[in-house]
Amino acid sequence: MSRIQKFTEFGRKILAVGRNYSDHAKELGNTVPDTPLLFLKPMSACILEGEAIEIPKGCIDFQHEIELAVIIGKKCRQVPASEAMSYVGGYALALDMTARDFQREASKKGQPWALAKCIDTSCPVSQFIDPSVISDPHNLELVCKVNGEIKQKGNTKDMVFRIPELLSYISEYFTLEEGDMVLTGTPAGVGPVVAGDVIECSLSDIITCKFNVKAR
Ligand SMILES: O=C([O-])CC(=O)C(=O)O
Ligand SMILES: [Mg+2]
Repeated sequence: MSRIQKFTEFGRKILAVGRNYSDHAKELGNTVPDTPLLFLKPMSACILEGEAIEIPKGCIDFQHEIELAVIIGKKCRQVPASEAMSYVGGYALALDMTARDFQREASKKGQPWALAKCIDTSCPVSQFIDPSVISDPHNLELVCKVNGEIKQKGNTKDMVFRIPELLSYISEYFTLEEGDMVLTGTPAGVGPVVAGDVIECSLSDIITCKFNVKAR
């Protein structure tokens, strides 16, 4: 196995983009931002298949957000959009698990989203996807099912800010390093899960992954 395939073992950070699909921004009553809305998730939030998603203590609205993750292949800083794709080392399918009640409360108080977005098990990821199997990262179908029922069905063509723009914008402020991840936002259909649920995700016919949800 090559080093990059084990990105969760050595990558240092996850940059996540919020409200990057207008249908999702709208479903939560938010506007689409003029510039990418960024937040960080720690790599310690990542789990791989076989590990369970844990509902955090006190959370009563823990929601799935399926997202395409871009894995950085080599270190870059302040890259122009025209060169950004050469720093992509691969992809993964990810879930940006979100304690929506904590997020609402934090937003109301003008506080950060740490407890809503960055907690343990809040970033389940699939196996590494080699970039050679993705001819166009902006035409991939994202499907998220809960207990076999389709909840989210979107396409990466609907991203507001596309991968080159995102990498250029992010790398203006953050050095991106091999193994770091960029979560590119979620399409509409987010919703709550409870203990015992099974979340299944797929990216076109390229990859699937499955996670069980359990109580703390
Ligand atoms: O919590 C949110 O709605 C922001 C976010 O992560 C997304 O749009 O993917
Ligand atoms: Mg998200």
